[in-house]
Amino acid sequence: MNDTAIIEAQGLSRTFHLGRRMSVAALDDVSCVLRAGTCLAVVGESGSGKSTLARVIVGLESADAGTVRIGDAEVTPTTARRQLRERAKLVQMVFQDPQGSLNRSLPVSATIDEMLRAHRPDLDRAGRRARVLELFAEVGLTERHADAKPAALSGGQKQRVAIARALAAEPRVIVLDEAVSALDVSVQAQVLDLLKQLREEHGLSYLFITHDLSVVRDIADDVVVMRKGRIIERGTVGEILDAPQQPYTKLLIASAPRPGWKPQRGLRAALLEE
Ligand SMILES: Nc1ncnc2c1ncn2[C@@H]1O[C@H](COP(=O)(O)OP(=O)(O)OP(=O)(O)O)[C@@H](O)[C@H]1O
Repeated sequence: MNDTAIIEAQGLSRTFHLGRRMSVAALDDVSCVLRAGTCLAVVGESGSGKSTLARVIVGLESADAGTVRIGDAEVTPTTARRQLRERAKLVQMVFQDPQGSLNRSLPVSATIDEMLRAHRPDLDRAGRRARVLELFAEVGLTERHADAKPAALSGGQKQRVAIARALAAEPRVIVLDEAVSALDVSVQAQVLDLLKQLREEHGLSYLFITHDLSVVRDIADDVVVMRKGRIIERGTVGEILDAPQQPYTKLLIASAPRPGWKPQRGLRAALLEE
């Protein structure tokens, strides 16, 4: 772990206009830093702007104002193939639903093969097959899984394929957008363990987007808390989870599911509407 920034977002703003009178400030002057080799969790309720931040950072969405740097490069939205390929080597994204990158009529290995075709022109067909199997082994899957169609795999296994696909580009950063949110708690823990192991082995950095604070302690080093497009609190994972300053952060922590947890509906609604 070190203090060099691998991602630096400065003053990002993004407003969506929904007709003539309605607009939503999804990002309002947001700045944050992901330190190389660490995991920065971005937490907040649904609609607080987390995904928009992730999308702007990887260049899938444009900002109205502000800048993003990944490594030495400034990120701007692009559709140019060469630039997209270069960016893919810097940053990959894993989404909540792995289905999006899988073709239901092809073995799941096809999605990795496609990545390798783009990023490893040095490999021939046999070389790509060997690399596919290596990547499957890295995420705890076997040749049998590689040759299966998506429908034959569980949610956790499909998410492992999505992680292997991201690794195939050999990126420096992976943005995980609610990547474990749809998984059962025990599967969630296994995928988090895998992510931690891969981070060590590959020197990766993670931007970890989640509405669920119960998973944050396990993986994050730093946390930013978003509310209505703004960062309202930031700190180390210990500072945020053990000594939160803002009522909203306290509420998010109180609402995180854990054994014996009871939802505090009245309080929650009151604070969120504030
Ligand atoms: N393409 C879009 N067009 C219009 N409004 C959008 C668009 N994308 C996001 N928004 C709005 O911007 C706000 C922030 O959305 P965003 O998806 O970034 O939040 P989030 O915290 O990731 O929530 P969720 O987890 O539900 O996706 C929301 O009010 C959302 O409706």
